[in-house]
Amino acid sequence: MALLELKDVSKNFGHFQAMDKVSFNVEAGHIVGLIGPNGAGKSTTMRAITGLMTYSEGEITFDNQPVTFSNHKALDKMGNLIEYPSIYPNLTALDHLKLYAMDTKDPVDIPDIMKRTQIDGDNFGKRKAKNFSLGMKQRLGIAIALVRNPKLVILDEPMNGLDPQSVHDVRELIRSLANKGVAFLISSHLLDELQRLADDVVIINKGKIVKDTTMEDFLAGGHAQIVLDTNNNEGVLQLAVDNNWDAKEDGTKIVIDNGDDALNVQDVLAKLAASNIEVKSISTTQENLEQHLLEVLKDDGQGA
Ligand SMILES: Nc1ncnc2c1ncn2[C@@H]1O[C@H](COP(=O)(O)OP(=O)(O)OP(=O)(O)O)[C@@H](O)[C@H]1O
Repeated sequence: MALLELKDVSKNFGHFQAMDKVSFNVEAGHIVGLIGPNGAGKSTTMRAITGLMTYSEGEITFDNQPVTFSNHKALDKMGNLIEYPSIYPNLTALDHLKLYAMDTKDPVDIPDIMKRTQIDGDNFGKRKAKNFSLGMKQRLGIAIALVRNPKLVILDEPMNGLDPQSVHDVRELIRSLANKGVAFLISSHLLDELQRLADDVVIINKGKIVKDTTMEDFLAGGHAQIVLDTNNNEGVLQLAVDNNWDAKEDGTKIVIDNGDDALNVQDVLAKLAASNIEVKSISTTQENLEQHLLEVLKDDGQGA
C-alpha cells in the first residue's frame, strides 16, 4: 500500500465541483509535483489530504489509516505548509518550533532544522515573527512543516518569496529528506523548479486528474524540438513558412517543433545554408515541463 492514497475523492462547494473523483498515490521517498492552472483544485486537494476540510465522496488513506475531517490521528506524521504559514506574531522562530513539536514523541533535531532552513542566524535569535520578512516567514513555515519528523510533507508553493540561495537550499533539504524516505507532495507554479525536484507529476485541471506519471515519462512524452541560434531569425521564420515548419521565436532563439520526427537536422541545416543564414548553434531537445503541460492542457480541451 502506498503511503498516501486518494481514491475517487470529490469535493463540492455548493453546486461547484472543485474535486471530481481525484485518485492518485504518493509513495514513501517520492517527491510528487501537483500541478495545474489557477483554480484547478490543487489547494483544495491538499486541504482534503491534511484533514483541514471535509470531502463529499471517496477515500483518503495515509499510513494505513483513513484521513477525514474528524480523524486526525493519522496526521501526526504529516507536515504541511498550505497557503500561509501559521505564525504567531509574538513568538520567535525557536518558540514556534518548540510549540509545534510539543506533543510529538519524535521531533526532528530543532537546531539542525533551523540551520538547514536558515532561521538560526543573527536575523532570528530573539526577534519576534511579526518582524520577519516574507521569505523568513516562509522558511519558518517550512521548518514547522518538518519539525514533527513527518513521513509525508505537503507543501503549497514552498518557494514563495524565497531568494535564489534559499530556493537552492530548500531544494537540497527536500531532496536529502526524500533520500531518507520522506515523501513530498508539492504544488508550485515555478515549473522549472518542480522539473528539477519532482520524481512524479500529477496534473489536475478543473478538479480532474489529467495525468499521473513519473516526471521522466511525462517529459519523454513531450514533443522533440530543434533549437536554433542564428544571425537572422526573421529569415529562419520565413524559411519555416516556406517549408511548413512549426517554428516560433523563444527569446533570441528559434524553436522548431519536431513532434512527429518529420524533420531531419541535416536537411534543416542545408536549407539554412542555402538561404545564407549563419547558424551559431543548433540543438535538439524535448519540451520542458511548462511547454508539455500547456500541450497536455490544450489536448485536454479545457485550457490553462
Ligand atoms: N471555500 C470555498 N468556497 C467556494 N469555492 C471554493 C472554496 N475554496 C476553493 N474554491 C474554488 O475551488 C476551485 C479550486 O480552488 P483551489 O484553491 O483548490 O485552486 P488551486 O489549483 O489551488 O489554484 P491556484 O493555483 O490559483 O492556487 C476554485 O474555483 C475556487 O474558487
